[in-house]
Formats: sequence, C-alpha cells, structure tokens
Amino acid sequence: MRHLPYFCRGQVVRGFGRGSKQLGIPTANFPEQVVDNLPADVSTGIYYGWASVGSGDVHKMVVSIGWNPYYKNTKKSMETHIMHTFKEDFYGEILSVAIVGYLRPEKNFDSLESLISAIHGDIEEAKKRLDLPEHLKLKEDNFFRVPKSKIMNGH
Ligand SMILES: Cc1cc2nc3c(=O)[nH]c(=O)nc-3n(C[C@H](O)[C@H](O)[C@H](O)COP(=O)(O)O)c2cc1C
Ligand SMILES: Nc1ncnc2c1ncn2[C@@H]1O[C@H](COP(=O)(O)OP(=O)(O)O)[C@@H](O)[C@H]1O
Ligand SMILES: [Mg+2]
Repeated sequence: MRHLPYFCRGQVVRGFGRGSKQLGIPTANFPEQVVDNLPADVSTGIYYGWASVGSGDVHKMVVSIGWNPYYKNTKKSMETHIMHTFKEDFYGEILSVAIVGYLRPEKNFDSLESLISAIHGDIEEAKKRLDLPEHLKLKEDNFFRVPKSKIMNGH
C-alpha cells in the first residue's frame, strides 16, 4: 500500500441500484473514470478513512473497492459509506475521500446477513482505528479545505 494515504475526489453517481439502503448501509458510488484512475497498487478490498460531501464536514468512512463477489459485479466499483446521518441524498455532489488504511480483502458470503454483519464489523473497526493520532491528523488535511476556500459567496 505504497499509495496510502490516497486522496481522491469525484461526483457521486448512481450505483447498480441494488439498494444498499435496504441493507441500512448506503454507499456513495464514484464514476468509472475515478475507479479506473486508482493507482495499480491500491488493490481491491475494504479500506477506511475520511470523507466530506461538497464543502461539508469531514466524517469517518469505510470504502469498498472491487467487484463485490457476493453480487458478482462485472465492473469494478468504489463505494463509500460515510458514518454520518445525512438529511437527504447527495447524488451529483462532489465527494472527497482520504483513504488512510486497509481492513481486509473482498469476500463472498453465504448469506446477505453475513455480508451485512461483516460490513458492520468493518465500520466498528474503522471507527476505532481512525481515533489513532496518526489518522486523526489527516482529518485536518488541506485536501478537505480547498473546496471551502473556493466558495466566495460574494465576499
Ligand atoms: C465496508 C464495506 C465492505 C464491503 N464488503 C464487501 C464484501 O466483502 N463482499 C461483497 O461482495 N461486497 C462488499 N461490499 C459491497 C456491498 O455488497 C455493496 O455496497 C452492495 O453491493 C450495494 O451496492 P449498490 O451501491 O450498487 O447498491 C462492502 C461494502 C462496504 C461499504
Ligand atoms: N451515510 C451515507 N453514506 C453514503 N451515502 C449516503 C449516506 N446517506 C445517504 N446517502 C445517499 O445514498 C446514496 C447511495 O445509496 P445506495 O443504496 O448505495 O444506492 P446506489 O446503488 O445508487 O449507490 C448515495 O449516493 C447518497 O446520495
Ligand atoms: Mg451505492
């Protein structure tokens, strides 16, 4: 993982519509170009880090990169679940993410319930690890400040 932390930004697009919301775990999907531009050594798997929507606050996140073996996708995807309750959907907005650590490879599961509980496990582990000082400092990275400073609002 030579490339971590890895910073990237992109527009939130519609996913495969399988409704991860039905699992209680919505994931904001990046467009194909963002996924195709990932460095070769950012392998598929489950990662954690920080994310912000537009010029909003920076929150903890988990991100899944790969082919979702449980669903046997044919196209590689990069999907971010943000540990925050948003008032509404944010399709079309710019999502900024800083991937700071790796959790595990993508896996297949015998049931939807076991996929869901694995993801909940990832979320808990990510929350813990992101409280480490080495990770907390990335929350304050200038990467997350740039979009804010560009918004002039007439002043
Ligand atoms: C933290 C996290 C871990 C995940 N792990 C796996 C996994 O191990 N195997 C898998 O097939 N899908 C995994 N997924 C992806 C889900 O299957 C995916 O979110 C679901 O297919 C819904 O996608 P949608 O955005 O197209 O609705 C993971 C997603 C997240 C957020
Ligand atoms: N905490 C959150 N993390 C990620 N996306 C969220 C969150 N809350 C609301 N959303 C919205 O839910 C959408 C993703 O839901 P999902 O069921 O995965 O649909 P899709 O298949 O279109 O990606 C995101 O694009 C975003 O607009
Ligand atoms: Mg999604």
